[in-house]
Amino acid sequence: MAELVFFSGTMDSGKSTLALQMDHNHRARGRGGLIFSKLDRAGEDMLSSRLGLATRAHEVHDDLDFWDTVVEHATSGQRVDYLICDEAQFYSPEQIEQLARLVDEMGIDVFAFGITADFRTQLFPGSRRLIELADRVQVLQVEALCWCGKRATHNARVVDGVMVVEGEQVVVGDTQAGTETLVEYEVLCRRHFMRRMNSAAARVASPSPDVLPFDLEICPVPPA
Ligand SMILES: Nc1ncnc2c1ncn2[C@@H]1O[C@H](COP(=O)(O)OP(=O)(O)O)[C@@H](O)[C@H]1O
Ligand SMILES: Cc1cn([C@H]2C[C@H](O)[C@@H](COP(=O)(O)O)O2)c(=O)[nH]c1=O
Repeated sequence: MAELVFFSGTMDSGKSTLALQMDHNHRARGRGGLIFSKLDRAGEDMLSSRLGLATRAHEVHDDLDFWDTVVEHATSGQRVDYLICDEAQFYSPEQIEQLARLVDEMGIDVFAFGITADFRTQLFPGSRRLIELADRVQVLQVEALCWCGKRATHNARVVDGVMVVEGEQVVVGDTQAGTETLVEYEVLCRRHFMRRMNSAAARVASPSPDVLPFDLEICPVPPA
């Protein structure tokens, strides 16, 4: 039975790596697939992982219709057994519905990968629809970690070192600070997310590296 599976996790939890591995494993067994992504850090028409692997992908523009795209490939003789859909949080709810229809009416497996919530803890519309429609939501096994060592559950946006909770929902960026990067992201546990305490704020509150990680019960919260 074909399935719509949503592999979700925070940023940096290995989703794109898993997407590439799944494509490799299915292809190695003779299945044919199509790879999609949207706004990948490596640029248009790419699916890339921080481990260094990357592949060409179909860019999911706002007007892309998954049903029409698959029908086009299939009628030109290409075998389509499965779809790999990375950065699925950025897809529209209508596009997620097209993916569900491909599973139900064409028997195509759809493996979608993405973060669920934005830097304000609000669900992306695409992720919300995936959670509503997926046969399974699978949380990634590799846990990204907060600076305190706890499992990271939230994606924080950091601008010039300061965690922010207002702004546009979509701003492409990385968890690695780049020299020219204005916006970066940091994964945090819920407690530190709620206290708006990213690693830079924690360092200011307790400048000696010897005392990190520390217990926040005895640590003052820096002013917002
Ligand atoms: N130099 C490295 N050595 C080993 N693993 C790494 C290295 N750099 C990144 N990773 C792994 O890659 C993961 C991020 O992979 P990626 O697929 O890009 O994540 P996501 O798509 O979820 O943002 C990290 O959580 C880490 O496990
Ligand atoms: C939290 C959050 C993230 N984004 C962007 C930043 C990255 O480009 C992607 C996530 O990619 P990853 O492969 O999971 O690291 O999403 C955003 O636009 N808005 C946000 O709130």
